[in-house]
Amino acid sequence: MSTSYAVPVDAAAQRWHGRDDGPGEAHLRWHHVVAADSGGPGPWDATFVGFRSDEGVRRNKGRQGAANGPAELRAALAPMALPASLTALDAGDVEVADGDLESGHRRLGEAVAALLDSGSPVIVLGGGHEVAYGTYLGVRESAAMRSGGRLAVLNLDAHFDLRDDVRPSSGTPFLQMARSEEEHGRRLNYQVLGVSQPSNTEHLFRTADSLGVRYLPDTECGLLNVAAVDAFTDAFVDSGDVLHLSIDLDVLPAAVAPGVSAPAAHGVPMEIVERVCAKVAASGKPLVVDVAELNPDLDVDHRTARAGARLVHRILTERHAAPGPAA
Ligand SMILES: N=CN[C@@H](CCC(=O)O)C(=O)O
Ligand SMILES: [Mn+2]
Ligand SMILES: [Mn+2]
Repeated sequence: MSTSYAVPVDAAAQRWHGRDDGPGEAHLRWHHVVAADSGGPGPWDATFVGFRSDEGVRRNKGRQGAANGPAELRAALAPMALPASLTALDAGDVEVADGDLESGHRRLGEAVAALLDSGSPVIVLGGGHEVAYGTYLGVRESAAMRSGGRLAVLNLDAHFDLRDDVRPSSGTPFLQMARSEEEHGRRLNYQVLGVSQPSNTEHLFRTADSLGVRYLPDTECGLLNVAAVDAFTDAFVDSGDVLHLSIDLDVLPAAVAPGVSAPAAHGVPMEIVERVCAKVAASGKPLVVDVAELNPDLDVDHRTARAGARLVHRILTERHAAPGPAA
C-alpha cells in the first residue's frame, strides 16, 4: 500500500513499545502486533492512521494542542494487553502544515479510502474534530460507498459540530458532510449521542432539526438509561451499511477526559460510551472510527489518552471476536 499521503511511518512506529512479559500469545500487547509496513494486501484486524492537526481547533477559537494526539493515543494503546492475536497496520501520520487543513483533509481521505478498501476496520487518531471531515472524504470515496452502500455517521460528542462558518474548523465537520452528501444527491444520516444543551445554541439545535439529525442528550445517557441508549445504538447500526463512528473525547465527563479543548461538566459515563462503541463494532459492518480532540498538553496523568485508547481497544477486540457479516 502506498503511504504517499502520510509522513514516514518511522516516527509513528516508535510509539509502539511497552512492557514485555515474555514470548507467545499469552503475553501479547498491542505493541507486539502492530506493523509499520503493510507486509501484504490485508485485510488486517486493525489499521491506524494519525491526523496531526490543530488547525481546526485554532480556527474554532479553542485550546490548541491536539496535533500531538496521535502520538499520545499510540503510546497509551501500545502496552494494553490483548485477549487474542490480532493483525494490525500503522500507516503513519497525515500532517497538517502551514494551516493547510484542506490539503490535510484530502490526504487523510486518500489514506482512509485505501485502508477501508483493504477490508480492514480503520482507526483515525486525531487531531481536532476537524478530523471527521477528512475521515468522511475517505468513506465517501471507498468502494463500499461507490457500490451504493448507505453511510451512517454516529458522533459521540457534547457538541453537534454543525457550525456554519466561513472556513472549515473543528466546529463544522458534520455540516460539511451534510453539504457534500447533498451534492451527491443524498441526505446525510447523522446521529449524535451525548449532546449537551448548554454547549449548543438554539441555532445549532434548529440546524440539527432542519437536517433531520437524530440525537440523545447527555442527560438521557446515564447508567439508568441503558435500555434507551441500546435502542438508539441498535437503530443507528441498522440504518447504514458503512458505519462512521466519530468519538469526540469531550463526550466523557471532565474527570475522565480533562485533556480536551472543552471539558464536559456533565458528560456521558465511560461505561455507556464503551457499551455503544462495542455494539457498533460488533455489527461487523465496514467501519471507520475517528478519535478526536485529545490535547496532551491539557491532560492529567494521561487520563484522557488512556480513555481514548481503551475505547479503541474495546472496539477492535470486540470486532475481532464478532462473527463477520455473511459474505
Ligand atoms: N469540536 C468542538 N466543537 C465545539 C467547541 C466548543 C467550545 O470550544 O466551547 C463547538 O464548536 O461547539
Ligand atoms: Mn465536542
Ligand atoms: Mn466535536
